[in-house]
Amino acid sequence: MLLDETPLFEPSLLQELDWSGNTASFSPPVSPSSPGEGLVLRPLCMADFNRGFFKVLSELTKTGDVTPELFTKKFEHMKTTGDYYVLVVEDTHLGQIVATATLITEHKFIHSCAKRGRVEEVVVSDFCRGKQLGKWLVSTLLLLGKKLNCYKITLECAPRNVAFYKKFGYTASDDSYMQCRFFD
Ligand SMILES: CC(=O)SCCNC(=O)CCNC(=O)[C@H](O)C(C)(C)COP(=O)(O)OP(=O)(O)OC[C@H]1O[C@@H](n2cnc3c(N)ncnc32)[C@H](O)[C@@H]1OP(=O)(O)O
Repeated sequence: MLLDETPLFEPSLLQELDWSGNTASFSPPVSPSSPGEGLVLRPLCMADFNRGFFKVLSELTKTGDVTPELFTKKFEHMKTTGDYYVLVVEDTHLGQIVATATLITEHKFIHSCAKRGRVEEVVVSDFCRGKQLGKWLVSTLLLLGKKLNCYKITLECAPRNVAFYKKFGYTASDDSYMQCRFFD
């Protein structure tokens, strides 16, 4: 099975982000032009299946047993819809994915047929935490959501992560988060 370097979405979208709109501060400094030795932030590509993408995801939740065939099918579906922006940080020295975060755009009739953004699956490999990578990913998704004309971006997180997301201007709402769970 060919797991190639085709990106999930157009990489130029990331290069064109307006970082003057970024509100989070980075210490030590992290920026797209100076992300840290050997680190690259880019769209997910199929070959990341063999670079430990699922290992990183498994630090967040159960990933299940995903074969290359299943992954490819899902990747192609996501690419076709054009609404999935899965970012990865690759440590090019290790040839491994060390962090990931996703923005999904949801289409609405309300708000003049607007789009809403959802941030999902933000996770940094245990050994890379505390190096500003989480902040870099979440800031990038916020700017990307703005660029894609989302009228708002939402996320759900555990209480222990609320302080992390407040750094970017996310506020907790009084709305109840409800779900019907069909399986884990
Ligand atoms: C929508 C969702 O996906 S929610 C799921 C979130 N993911 C998880 O819970 C998976 C396990 N956790 C992780 O992967 C990471 O700890 C993350 C993604 C929460 C943070 O990533 P990191 O790369 O470690 O954080 P980073 O180094 O960018 O830290 C940024 C700042 O937030 C702070 N911070 C990090 N984690 C937390 C937290 N859980 N709560 C409060 N502050 C935090 C850091 O101290 C740092 O502070 P600074 O602004 O003074 O520098």
